[in-house]
Amino acid sequence: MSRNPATPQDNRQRSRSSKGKGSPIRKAATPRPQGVDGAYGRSGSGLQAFHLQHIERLLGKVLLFARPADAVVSYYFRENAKLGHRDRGIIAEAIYAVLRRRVEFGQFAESGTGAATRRLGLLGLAATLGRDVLSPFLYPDEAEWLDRLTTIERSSLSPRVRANLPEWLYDDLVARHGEAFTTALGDAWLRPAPLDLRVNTAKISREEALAELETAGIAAEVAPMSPAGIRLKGKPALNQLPLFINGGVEVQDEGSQLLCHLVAPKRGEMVVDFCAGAGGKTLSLGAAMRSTGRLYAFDVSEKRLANLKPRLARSGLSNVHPVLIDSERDAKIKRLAGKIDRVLVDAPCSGLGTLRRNPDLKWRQSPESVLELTAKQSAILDSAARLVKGGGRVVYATCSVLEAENEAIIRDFLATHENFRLVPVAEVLAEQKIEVPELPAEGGMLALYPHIHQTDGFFAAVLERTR
Ligand SMILES: C[S@@+](CC[C@H](N)C(=O)[O-])C[C@H]1O[C@@H](n2cnc3c(N)ncnc32)[C@H](O)[C@@H]1O
Repeated sequence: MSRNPATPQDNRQRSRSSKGKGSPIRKAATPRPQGVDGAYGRSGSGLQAFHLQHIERLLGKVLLFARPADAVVSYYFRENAKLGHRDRGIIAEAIYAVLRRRVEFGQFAESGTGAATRRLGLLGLAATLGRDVLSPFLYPDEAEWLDRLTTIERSSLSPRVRANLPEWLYDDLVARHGEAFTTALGDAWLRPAPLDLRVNTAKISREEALAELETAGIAAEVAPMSPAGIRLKGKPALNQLPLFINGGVEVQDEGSQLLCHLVAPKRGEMVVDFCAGAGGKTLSLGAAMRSTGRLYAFDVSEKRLANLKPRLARSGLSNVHPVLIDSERDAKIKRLAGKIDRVLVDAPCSGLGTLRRNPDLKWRQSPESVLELTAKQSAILDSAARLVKGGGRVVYATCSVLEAENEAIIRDFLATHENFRLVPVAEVLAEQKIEVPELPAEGGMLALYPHIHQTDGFFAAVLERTR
């Protein structure tokens, strides 16, 4: 078989006759609205042969799934420091397209010739930049293969292939929610997440923040559910923006903001953020407390707590006390037993609610890894529950969509803790005049999904100590 890249002329002629409607491979080279993979169409795409080489090489590393894809990509770009901003964009978008649509692309790549990473890379580029811009870089057999794929109707693929989910996860979701829900969720996970901000209302009102964004030329609107939320229309860089530098806004998904509203801490209270990490939710809780009382930010990761420091400085909060713990059984925790008004357990979890941002997680998690996590989640919730005083509340939350990490943990907890009751989330949200569509009726727990709420997938339950 000939392995000479086609001339642009050859491929221009072939592509004119190829079909593409409804195909997963984008045919058109004309600019398009923001698409499935978050890229914008580029008439002058800037694609060059070296991009393809980097994509092949980087895919070889990312697809080992030994480390999180974002860490592998960042490391690769540090090692290849000559790659410019635009080069990195082209490469990273193609890699992420492959991660998002690995089942679909894996099926397509079974046909075709050459290295699997090249075939996958070409499919990633075809999805992000369009089939036509690839023409100058293709061997004739590759051009034929891609053109054949453009004739495949997406609707002819099996539902699981279309959802691009591993079998165990697809089956789990279908068993609980049915095929239509799972298909819609799978589709939503192929799309980029919007960029949400939380206004630090201790410093500035939402209206003032929106006005500042408008002055800076950043298109934004009020977020649909969260009282302090703003949804940006694109993905502008924020780190040079005075509004951001001065702590007027923080980046926080609207779903994550809602979890903090379930904690609803009051001025002067004693509050613990048990798994504070880099403080996404700590900052939100501290602002809700108007920088009064005491807010302990626990975590087992020194590095994550260190990342909280600059964010704390920007926020202007003075009530936050970061505490490094060695485990959920640390003696520092025992000293606070029975003294705390509110505890947030933002538990370490599979992260399967965040597949819009971290598509590699669907390939890095497994039933076995989830089982390990559930044991940890129960242990942390148990320990956190000892902290609250009578009438105090624990909010258990995850960014997972799996029953095993969510409802099952709460059911087990309530079965073994008779001195706790489940407070319906609808009640807590109504007190704050927050409307969340399609709250699950049974059990009063919160479940957010990207295809319904345009947030990441989140779960939360409010547990109150009765005695
Ligand atoms: C979902 S992340 C927290 C994200 C953070 N709350 C935010 O909003 O940015 C879970 C965190 O739990 C921490 N963690 C893991 N095991 C823990 C334990 N036994 N006790 C406390 N924190 C733990 C992890 O280091 C990680 O930072």
